[in-house]
Amino acid sequence: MCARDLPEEPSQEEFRLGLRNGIVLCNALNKVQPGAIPKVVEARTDTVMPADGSALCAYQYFENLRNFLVSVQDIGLPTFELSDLEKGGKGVRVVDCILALKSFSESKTTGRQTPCKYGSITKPSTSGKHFILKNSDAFMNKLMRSHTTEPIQKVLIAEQSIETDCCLESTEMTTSESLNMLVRTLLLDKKPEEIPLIVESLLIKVIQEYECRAANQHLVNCIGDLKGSDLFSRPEKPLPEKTSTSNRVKMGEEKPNLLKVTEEVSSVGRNDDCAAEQFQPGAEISIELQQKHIQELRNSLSSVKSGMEQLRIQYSEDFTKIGRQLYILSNAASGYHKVLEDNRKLYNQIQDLKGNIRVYCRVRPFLPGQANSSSSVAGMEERTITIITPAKYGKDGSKSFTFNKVFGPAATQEEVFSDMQPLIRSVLDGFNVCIFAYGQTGSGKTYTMSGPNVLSEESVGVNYRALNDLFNLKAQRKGTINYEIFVQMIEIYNEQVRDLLQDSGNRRLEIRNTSQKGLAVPDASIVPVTSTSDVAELMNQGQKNRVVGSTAINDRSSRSHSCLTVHVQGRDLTSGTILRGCMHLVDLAGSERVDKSEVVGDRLKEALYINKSLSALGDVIASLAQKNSHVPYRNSKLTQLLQDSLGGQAKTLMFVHISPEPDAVNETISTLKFAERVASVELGTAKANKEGGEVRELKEQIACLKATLAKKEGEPENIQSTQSSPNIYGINKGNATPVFRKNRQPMEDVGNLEVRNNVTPMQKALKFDIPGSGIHVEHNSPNSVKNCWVDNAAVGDNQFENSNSVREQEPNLTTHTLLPNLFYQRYTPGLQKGRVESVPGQESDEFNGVTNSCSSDQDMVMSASGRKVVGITNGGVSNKKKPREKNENNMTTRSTNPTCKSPPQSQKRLQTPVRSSVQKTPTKNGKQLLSGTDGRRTPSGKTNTVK
Ligand SMILES: Nc1ncnc2c1ncn2[C@@H]1O[C@H](COP(=O)(O)OP(=O)(O)OP(=O)(O)O)[C@@H](O)[C@H]1O
Repeated sequence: MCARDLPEEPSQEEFRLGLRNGIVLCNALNKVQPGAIPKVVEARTDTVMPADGSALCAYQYFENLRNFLVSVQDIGLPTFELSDLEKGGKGVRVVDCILALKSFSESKTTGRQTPCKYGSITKPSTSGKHFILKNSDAFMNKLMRSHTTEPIQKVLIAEQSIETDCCLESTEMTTSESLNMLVRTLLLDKKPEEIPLIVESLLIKVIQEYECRAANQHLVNCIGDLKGSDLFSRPEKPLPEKTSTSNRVKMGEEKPNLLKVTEEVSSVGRNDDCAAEQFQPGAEISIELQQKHIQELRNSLSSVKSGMEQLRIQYSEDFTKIGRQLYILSNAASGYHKVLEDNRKLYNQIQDLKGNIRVYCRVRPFLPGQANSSSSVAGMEERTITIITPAKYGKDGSKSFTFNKVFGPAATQEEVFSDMQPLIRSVLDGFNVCIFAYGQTGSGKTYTMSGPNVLSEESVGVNYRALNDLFNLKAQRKGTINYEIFVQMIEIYNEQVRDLLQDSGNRRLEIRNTSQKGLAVPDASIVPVTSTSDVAELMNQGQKNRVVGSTAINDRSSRSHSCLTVHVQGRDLTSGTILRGCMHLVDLAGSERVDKSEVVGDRLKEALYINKSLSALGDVIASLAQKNSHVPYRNSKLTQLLQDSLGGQAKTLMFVHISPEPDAVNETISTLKFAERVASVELGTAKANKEGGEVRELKEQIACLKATLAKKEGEPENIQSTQSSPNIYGINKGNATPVFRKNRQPMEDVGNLEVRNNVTPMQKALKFDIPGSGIHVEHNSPNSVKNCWVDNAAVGDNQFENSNSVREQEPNLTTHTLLPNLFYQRYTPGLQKGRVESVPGQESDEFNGVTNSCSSDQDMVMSASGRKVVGITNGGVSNKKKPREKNENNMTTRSTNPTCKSPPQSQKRLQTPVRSSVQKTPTKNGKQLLSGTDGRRTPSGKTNTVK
């Protein structure tokens, strides 16, 4: 059959039969590409061909088609398989091929490259690149070309049958057989020397094909895996059947390798439409390996996951455990801190109970410009300081000292103050407090107490802060207690007491330890303060007046001991109780080695005085520490000043200062030794100075009586009233201007109940008549002893002062109550006139002391109305200066033994006018009355009541 034998519109079957012998195709190709198929085997005309063409010679059939396909492939057009022309074959491929041929023909005639729409093989064979065929037809055709017809036919028939076989397994079997046959046929007629070459070329082609397929397969698998991207989540695919083949390959089954490869190649070639599913042993192995790896990875991932999970559980358990432990620890820590705090409180309470002097140690930092050599301080803890010592102090080269608290060089003023705040606050509760700074010159005493030269909010010292605190508390307690605060500021310079609040304060003042409690510098200005700015102003003024000088050690060395005394009086608005507290803030002059400080002249004199007074302080401390009966307070003005704080019932705190310089280590160690000794001194429990309502009532009664008495007096000009006195100190509260008042007594001298109650039997039994007044005073009732001998002395003084007028008015008035000067002060107008105005500049040393003592009670006692009454002076009594009658030792003895306390000097001097008065004015029974004060001043302690 040829082309013209085909009907106009052939059916598919007709078309197939028309093409089956290949003649049409070959001719068409030769037309398009002349000479492409040199020899076309024509059909025999003498033979009647059956309808199905079965009679067609196999040779003709194969020859034409083979030649056609080879040529078409050479041109680069899509091919088809022989089986496609069989019944049931893929005719579409044949059509594609023909259409491609048509396109090729058109492109040739038009000269334009027409894209081939129907085929996959578009590259010209001349490109030199290896064709990746969808099937192995070309290869097979090449093989077939050189074979004898018969075997090839058989092989091809077998191939056809294989291709139609759907079952892979059976395909494998038939393919392997056919390949075996093919190979055998191929090699059958070859000479032995040609066989290796043929086999080699065969193998090369097989390998090439195999590699291509494997790569392809691998790619397809990878893409499939990536597309799935569920390596870890998708259930593992069961290995396809090919795995078994792969396994067989691995296990080296009976088939020879070459044949197996050939078989697989042909198998792959038959299944080109589903390449990803093809059986590829190399790829399979790699896939298998990869799957293994993936599996391993999965396994390790899951083990890591489970490990992580375990770790997470473990971690959360540990975390919870640690949390619990932390909670317990933090509880324990806070408990520990609480215990520490409690311990500290208890320790302080014990100290308070024992009355120990508290000692805080402060280390000064190196100063700017100082060679920052290594410090002599080896270490510091909260309460312990260790000093590197020169060899002589110990083998280990260090010595430790323990105090209530140790502050390092970095401690701020606020930190230092905060620790002593409770102490300061107790002043408002009626306690007497003394804080003093001790240490070598230049070690930072003034810095602690007042601050540096240029003050800032952070650098202000204890003094300013303490007063600020007092004012704050005062404001807080406004609704319950009404406080008044007064300030004195003095210095002891070369054993002279000077008033720092007076610009012309060169006048010598006296310290009057007239009572067990008393620190008395009565002549010093006392100034009311209502705010911290008042205090700052006063302190500035005081600092300006302070004697400072330059030494080799300190540019601005304090050459004196300074003392800021704060008096506080509070009145409980509900109960009427009076609280009196007093606080001394003392900045001592620094001890210095005169050879080191290189002082001469006045500075040397100052240094000697300073050292002498400090050594007296040391003696006092030593005596107190040893609980000696005799304590030498009177050996210096300093110890006199501190007497009540060191030996009384005050709360006392010493700041011991040390310099860090190694060359000051000797002074440092002796300072710390001294401080340790101070810390061992027990003063006894501090007591608050409270005056209850009962006492006040009694006082009011007394005042009433005095008023009655005063009313009856006919000569008001002889009596001075103090009613107008606005406050206990008789000073102008309106401003903070220092008011110099000579005759003042520190309030603790008169205000402390403890002092008053601590009177001797002799004092209690005091009885006397007021000379010339007819008034008999008996001081023997238990109630009447609440005023101490100071009060009595005052009475004595005043009774003498006013004796004439009183006597004349009420000659026979006798009272069994104490008659302190208060009475006269408050209810005898004009009494004050003649007293305070001492001659300016007059040295009224002893006498003033007497006056002060006498007037102290008047100064401090509250009147019934709540107002204070100012003490009266000795009035017209002589202000003559008298030499001291008693030596210092006697005075010291007095101070340590209240029962033997000598009366104030004034009383002795006042005896003269009293006596004369008594002599002049006999009593009714003809006996003269002597002043009851006699009893207090006799060394024997007897009461000299004259009947
Ligand atoms: N804690 C400190 N921080 C900073 N500077 C300090 C400190 N303590 C002292 N200083 C400085 O050291 C110098 C000496 O201090 P200060 O005058 O207070 O010593 P002092 O013990 O009062 O000396 P003196 O006894 O000679 O009067 C001053 O310049 C002071 O400012």
